Amino acid sequence: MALVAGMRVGSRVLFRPWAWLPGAALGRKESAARGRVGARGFGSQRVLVEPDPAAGIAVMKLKSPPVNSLSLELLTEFVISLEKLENDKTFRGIILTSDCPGVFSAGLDLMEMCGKNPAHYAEYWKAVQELWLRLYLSNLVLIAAINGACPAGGCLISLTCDYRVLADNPKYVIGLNETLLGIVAPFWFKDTLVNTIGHRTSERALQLGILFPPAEALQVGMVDKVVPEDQVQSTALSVMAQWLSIPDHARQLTKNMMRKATADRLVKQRDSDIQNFVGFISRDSIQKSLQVYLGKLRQKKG
Ligand SMILES: CCCCCCCCCC/C=C\CC(=O)SCCNC(=O)CCNC(=O)[C@H](O)C(C)(C)COP(=O)(O)OP(=O)(O)OC[C@H]1O[C@@H](n2cnc3c(N)ncnc32)[C@H](O)[C@@H]1OP(=O)(O)O
Repeated sequence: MALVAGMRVGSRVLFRPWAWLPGAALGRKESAARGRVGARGFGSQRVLVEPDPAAGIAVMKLKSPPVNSLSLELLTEFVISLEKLENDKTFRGIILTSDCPGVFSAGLDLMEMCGKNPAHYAEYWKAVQELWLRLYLSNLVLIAAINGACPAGGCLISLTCDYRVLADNPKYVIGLNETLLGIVAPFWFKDTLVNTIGHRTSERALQLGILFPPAEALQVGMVDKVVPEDQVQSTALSVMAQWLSIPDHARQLTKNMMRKATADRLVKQRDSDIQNFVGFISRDSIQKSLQVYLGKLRQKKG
């Protein structure tokens, strides 16, 4: 059975990774009612969700060891969990964190981008786009509790959140380091960064592929707060309380006003963005660069 299914909304086709799941044929309301999260919690193999319905929040923990690299499976499960929480009116906010010690997320899974065929690259990129669009335009308050290293795609995920708390550990670097791998951050990665830290700082950070340690990340505005490691979760909770003190409708409309134009830029050119990615990643020179980078990562251990 195909993993990817498309749904046409207006002129765009949405990636619906869950479309093959039982119940996918149900209407949105019915499906949401059946899938109500409640207090018991739910999750999947790679995404653990700990709901606190009384507080209206859930803690979502990525748990795809060893480094939460964003495989197609993790992306798919992430979107499903997000949709469940979005569809359940009980929830107003999510704290996004990692269950893998020392790593928030190692970013896109290099194995998904190496030695595969164009159809696979296209499917993978569509899933990356879908996760970004859903996170970036989420109506929920998203707080990233960054309890580990946060390079590239991991950084992108944190940048879609409304607020970032980073644990104060020199190993927990954060940034879009794509150029160090010999690849190029796509325009929507760049836009997300520019919207967070401004144009000039982004220009330097992106060209040099800078991975900022906590104090510098705070200084450039890549994160909003740096706290001792054992206070990341409690800080995220108190920041969440502050954000939830704002009436949802006013906050959501404001968030949408701030972000929609950036998201629309990708929505309008999803297909060409996929083609660009497939063409770029399929180049021999790029494949070679990625293999060299993977080799270095593996050598680091030995
Ligand atoms: C013209 C323009 C057109 C546009 C074209 C678009 C082009 C593509 C854009 C792509 C965009 C985004 C890029 C990414 O997100 S790429 C991923 C970048 N990630 C990184 O650079 C991070 C790499 N990892 C690390 O630095 C470290 O692993 C860590 C996260 C700091 C953790 O360190 P650690 O010591 O705890 O763990 P380590 O021993 O290094 O790793 C354990 C095993 O995991 C493997 N691994 C690590 N990262 C990845 C990854 N991203 N994907 C897959 N596998 C990964 C590592 O190799 C180890 O494996 P093994 O145990 O040796 O087998």
